Amino acid sequence: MEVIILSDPGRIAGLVADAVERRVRATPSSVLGLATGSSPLKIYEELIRRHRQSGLSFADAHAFLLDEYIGIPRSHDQSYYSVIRREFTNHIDIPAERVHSPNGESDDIAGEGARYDESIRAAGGIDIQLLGIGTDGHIGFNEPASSLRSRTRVKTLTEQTREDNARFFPSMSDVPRHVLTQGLGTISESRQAVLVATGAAKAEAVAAAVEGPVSAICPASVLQLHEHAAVIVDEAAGSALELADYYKHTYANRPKWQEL
Ligand SMILES: N[C@@H]1[C@@H](O)[C@H](O)[C@@H](COP(=O)(O)O)O[C@@H]1O
Repeated sequence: MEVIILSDPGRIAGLVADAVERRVRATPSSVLGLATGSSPLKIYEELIRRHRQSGLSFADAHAFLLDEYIGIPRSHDQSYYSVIRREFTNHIDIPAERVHSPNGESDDIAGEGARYDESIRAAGGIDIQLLGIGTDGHIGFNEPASSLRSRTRVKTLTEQTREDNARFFPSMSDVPRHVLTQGLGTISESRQAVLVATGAAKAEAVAAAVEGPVSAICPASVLQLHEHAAVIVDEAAGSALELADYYKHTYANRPKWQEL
């Protein structure tokens, strides 16, 4: 796992956008794993800018979202289906039908997870998975105690996550209780995983994920077993990392040829 601490969120976005751009230019039909939440927003802004200004095309790419609420329609402005289109994919040239998300409105919610995993497999698997992290260490919506090999399935949100996400809804009682999320096993199959976090509220979760034991109690810690994972944080989100000086030293001295 590569741990990178950068002072400027703009540089975090630039570094991750470089990795996405390299993949898409090398293999136009790349499969992107997208996350919602505030953490990746600057990355999306940067990719939209590159699409507009330097011809970066997603015309042959595929995209799969990590997760979705159950209990609000796709047309709701806070469904992740709507959010990812509004924040990112409507502003690039990826065909709308190739932007996939778990269907929280499915008549067969229990079967939706397996169908979603199959559609990821059919597209060739996720090449680069972008991730944020919840204050309780969740990735996607895999809350603490999620099985480390779980597949896409229904989860019940913790009250902490509902409170964290209440800012997007009129009141706490409007925040859905159930979600569909890619499992930790599903996420682990991505060829590359990049987790970004900013702000002091994420510091404990980041430290547990990177330096704590691999444990279902901190779902993001499963990335310690990933074959190609990077965790990129700002100073505040990295402030509880014991080996912060080492990560900075490593990054400052990394070989010129080394890319994310
Ligand atoms: N399901 C999403 C996660 O994918 C995201 O990582 C997390 C953190 O969000 P933010 O980046 O806004 O802090 O929020 C939600 O729970």
